[in-house]
Amino acid sequence: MIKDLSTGRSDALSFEASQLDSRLPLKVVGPGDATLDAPAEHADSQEEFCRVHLVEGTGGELTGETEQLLRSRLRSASLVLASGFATFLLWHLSLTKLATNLEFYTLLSHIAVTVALAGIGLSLCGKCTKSIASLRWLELAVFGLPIAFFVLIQFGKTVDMVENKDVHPGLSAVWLLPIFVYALFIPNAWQRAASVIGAMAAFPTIVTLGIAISNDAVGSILVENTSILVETILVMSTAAVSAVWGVHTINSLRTQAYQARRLGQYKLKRLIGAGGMGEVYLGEHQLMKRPCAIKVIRPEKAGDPKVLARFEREVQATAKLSHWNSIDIFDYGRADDGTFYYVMEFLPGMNLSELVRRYGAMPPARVIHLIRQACDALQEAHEVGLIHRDIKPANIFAAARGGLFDVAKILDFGLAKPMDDLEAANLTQEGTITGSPLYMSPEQATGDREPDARSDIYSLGTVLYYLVSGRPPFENEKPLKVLISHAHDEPVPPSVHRREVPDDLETVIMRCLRKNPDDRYQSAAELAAALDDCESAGKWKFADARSWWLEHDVLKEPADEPQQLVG
Ligand SMILES: Nc1ncnc2c1ncn2[C@@H]1O[C@H](COP(=O)(O)OP(=O)(O)OP(=O)(O)O)[C@@H](O)[C@H]1O
Repeated sequence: MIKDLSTGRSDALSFEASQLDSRLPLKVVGPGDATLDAPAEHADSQEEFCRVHLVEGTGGELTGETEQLLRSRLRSASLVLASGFATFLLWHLSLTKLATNLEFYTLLSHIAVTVALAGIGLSLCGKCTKSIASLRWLELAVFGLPIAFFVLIQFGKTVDMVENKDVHPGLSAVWLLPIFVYALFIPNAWQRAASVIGAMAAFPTIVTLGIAISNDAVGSILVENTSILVETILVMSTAAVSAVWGVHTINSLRTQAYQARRLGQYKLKRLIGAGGMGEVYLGEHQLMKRPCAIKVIRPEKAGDPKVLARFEREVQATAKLSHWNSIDIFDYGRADDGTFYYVMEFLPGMNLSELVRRYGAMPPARVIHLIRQACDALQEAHEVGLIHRDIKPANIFAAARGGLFDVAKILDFGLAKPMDDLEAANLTQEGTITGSPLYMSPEQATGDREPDARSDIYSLGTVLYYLVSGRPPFENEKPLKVLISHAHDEPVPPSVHRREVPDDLETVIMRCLRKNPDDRYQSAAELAAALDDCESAGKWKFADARSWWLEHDVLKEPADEPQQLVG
């Protein structure tokens, strides 16, 4: 029994109807299945990317990416400090009279530090790679040189003070500069930052005390003005604590972003698309550097056991198949935060729904070329006891594989069930429908009998119809009406929509679309043989496919540029 629940009159069955008029695949959901959204044209924005929380528990170590980050940050820090020093140098030049040796040496040191910082910054160019040890030495130089210079300045000021019988000049604000530049620019664990920043913060006090101990005049001035020392200690401690807190905050954010781009051994590069159940990312195995597609269950759905059950079924069903025209599954896993994912071969190319939407109906020879391959993959699935139950244009991919183009790959065995499970399956309860109405067999639509391999043959017939004519056999704004048409109406022959459809191919399609499964081809192999007998068979060769793809220049190749960590 089917109820029209698109009007909200029952919760047993609901439809995603928003895209029906545009001939996109529709989805039906029921209590035994996941809620299937209409395929979203997902923005491949980083925002969307980072929305997914994937936790592996790595991060923070000095990996190649952290080396890259440290290098670029060190470069920025040294250039920022060099610019600051250069500006002060100009000011220094306009003020200094070079009356004393100390002033002369101070000026020379100022020039030397400025040049050294600029040199280090420029040497850390974008493409060069450096060992972590050498980067840490450069880090010491970038922050050590300014500090050494400030010690010199403080020494000069103290000498001035003694000569002029003045009070101690107090804390110079320049000491704060390396502390905050370090905190903002250098990626670090907070503990390491605390020791480096702590040392930097202690310097003014240590230097002042050192001079006071070695020089009685300074010592006695300090004894009379202890508030100067207390003030220095307070200001520098406050600055150090704030800077370390900042490092900790920045580090946590960076780690989160880092983890959001990793899943087990895989690096997530970009979002390819999203379906009802999950998102598919282009990824790469960290060690093998092999591109792959990673399907991740949507975090908001991860808690629903039915969705997980379907996800797991999809992996297990697909992993049983070894045919060249079925998608290869490499891995299946669960991250620490409960995110489920499976890893499959990455397919450069386009699914058939996208192909027709973009380029219109296909020439019959190409249709036969693609669906003939899909038949082979389905035959294997049927032989191991699996029926797909969601054959539709979006689930057949025209891929570039092994140097060939238009290699058909069947995806998304999410609804596949072993044939002998069907009786018991929750999915076959009254009022429950799974699949996409536009491509659904009459027996799936009505639930009158259990779908078998011939149900996939019907759906493959609807895909053939869509490919040759650019539209599915039945269209209506109401999914329920589409289902009723599948159950009861005779489809209009595709040649009515597109005259170029040859008679023999049309006959094959119309036989796939018979209401009674006994009247259809009885197996995918039988359908393949019927397609082979069509006059257009064999006329679209891999060479034609190659020319088509090269001419249209739309192959989605994996981006091989390394993704940086945040910042
Ligand atoms: N192995 C793959 N390589 C390249 N693209 C892929 C791969 N697998 C899926 N895609 C693409 O990723 C997008 C999302 O795929 P997904 O299977 O989640 O969606 P769907 O089939 O539209 O949804 P549903 O799971 O609800 O049927 C689609 O555009 C699909 O063509």
